[in-house]
Amino acid sequence: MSLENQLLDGLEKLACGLPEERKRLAARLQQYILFLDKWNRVHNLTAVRKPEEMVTKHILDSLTLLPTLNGKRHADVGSGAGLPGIPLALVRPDWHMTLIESNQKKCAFLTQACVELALKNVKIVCERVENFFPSEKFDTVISRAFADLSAFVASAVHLCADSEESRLVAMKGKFPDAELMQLPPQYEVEKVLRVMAPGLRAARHLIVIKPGSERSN
Ligand SMILES: C[S@@+](CC[C@H](N)C(=O)[O-])C[C@H]1O[C@@H](n2cnc3c(N)ncnc32)[C@H](O)[C@@H]1O
Repeated sequence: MSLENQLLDGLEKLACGLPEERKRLAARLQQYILFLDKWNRVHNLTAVRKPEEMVTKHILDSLTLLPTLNGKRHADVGSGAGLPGIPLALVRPDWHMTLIESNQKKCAFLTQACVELALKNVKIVCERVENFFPSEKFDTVISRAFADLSAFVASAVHLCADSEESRLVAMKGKFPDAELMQLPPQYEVEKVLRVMAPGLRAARHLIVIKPGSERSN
C-alpha cells in the first residue's frame, strides 16, 4: 500500500475528517513524513527509519490525542522531531501548537519543517521547558516519550492556563502503574484512556491530569 493510502486508511479508522478532507490531510501528512525521512538520513532525529513505519508509530499514534484535547492552545513538551505536535497542527489548522524542544538540531529541523509545510499555526520554542514562561498559557500541555509522569508534571505544570478545563496529557505505552503511584497527591489523575493507533499492536495509554493549584508556581 502507498504511504498516502496507508495514511488515508488510518485517518478513516480514526474517524478524522470527512472523505474529501481526508485526502487533503493524507497528502499533507505524507509531505511531513517525506521531509522527516530526508532529514533523518543525515541527522538521526528518530529511531524509526522506514516511512511506512512512521505512519503508524508516529503519525497515527500522535492523532489518537485528537478526541481528548479541549480548547485551541496546546503545548508539546520535548517535541523532538515534532511529535505529536506537527501531525496535530496539520490536521487541526484551527488549533495553535507550541513545540518546546531544548535540542538545537531538532529545533532547526522543526523550523525548516514549518517552512516546508507552510505551517502557520505552530510556534517553536528552543528552550528547556523549565525556563519557558509564556505570557499566554495553554489549554493542554502534552508530552510523548518525554519523562516519567512526576518529572513531566513538575517541569511543565506552570504552562497550564488558569482555568478549570486546562489539563496535562502524557502519552504512555503500557499502563504506567509505578509512575501513577509516584505522582504527588496534589495532581489529580482525571482519567487514563486506553487508545489504539490503527496498525499499531502495542498498548497505548493517555494519562489526563488536572493541574490543581500548582500551576501558578
Ligand atoms: C525521547 S525524545 C521524544 C521526542 C518526541 N516527543 C517523540 O515522541 O518522538 C525527548 C525529547 O525531549 C527533549 N527534552 C529533554 N529534556 C527537555 C527539557 N527539559 N525541555 C525541553 N525539551 C527537552 C529532548 O531533546 C528530546 O528531543
